[in-house]
Amino acid sequence: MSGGVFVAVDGPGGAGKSTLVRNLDQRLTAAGIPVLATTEPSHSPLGKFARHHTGDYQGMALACLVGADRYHHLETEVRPAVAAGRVVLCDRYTLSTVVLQAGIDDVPEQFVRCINADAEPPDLQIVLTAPSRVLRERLAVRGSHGRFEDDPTVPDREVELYRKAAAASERAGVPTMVADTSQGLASIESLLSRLTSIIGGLWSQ
Ligand SMILES: Nc1ncnc2c1ncn2[C@@H]1O[C@H](COP(=O)(O)OP(=O)(O)OP(=O)(O)O)[C@@H](O)[C@H]1O
Ligand SMILES: Cc1cn([C@H]2C[C@H](O)[C@@H](COP(=O)(O)O)O2)c(=O)[nH]c1=O
Repeated sequence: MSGGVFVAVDGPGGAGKSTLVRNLDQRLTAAGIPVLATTEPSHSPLGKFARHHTGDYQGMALACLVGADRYHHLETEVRPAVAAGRVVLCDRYTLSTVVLQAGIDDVPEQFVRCINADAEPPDLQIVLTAPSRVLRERLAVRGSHGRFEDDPTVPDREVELYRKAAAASERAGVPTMVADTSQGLASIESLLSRLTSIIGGLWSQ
């Protein structure tokens, strides 16, 4: 059996995380690699609650909600799938917490880091980005997924916060790849090919 791989996909709202995860799942599965495509907040009742109440719960309360869901998700889905040799593709992970809870909601970073201290880093962290104008246009077409995407000032701040958070976690030793998705859906073809090859290589090690 080949080794499991934990891949997190992060980035601002509308950067294309879900689109990338869906396409990567198809590519890797077609290559014969077993995949669990998942998301945070998770599909558990707690995860659904957190996802649908970002307007009602903010700051430390939301940080605790997404943190509790994360540990449940790791214990019940992510770690068992990695242990079974699957590639786990997770749409949002700890970088989203650093950016949204600490960066946007002003939760003290030490509190965020403490809550997430036992959430293991991914084997590969993919951070998607695009100019904030492009993000706003996409969200206007697709529709908002909650409080953070209702605020038109958030994309500018998110782009910068994800850039800094990605650089910091790379310095901390988390293998990180930043990719710009602003050139349209056709342009993610080359990204998909590169990622299929990189993740396939990690899986077969
Ligand atoms: N590379 C791309 N080029 C152009 N449009 C894209 C690209 N990727 C995604 N889109 C479109 O942008 C919108 C947002 O994409 P998607 O839902 O995948 O983003 P997301 O990062 O998962 O957003 P959220 O954080 O809000 O869940 C969708 O309408 C999607 O079709
Ligand atoms: C993982 C995580 C998520 N959130 C928030 C951000 C969004 O409002 C939803 C996720 O929905 P999307 O379709 O992926 O945009 O949950 C958060 O605040 N903190 C987190 O760590």
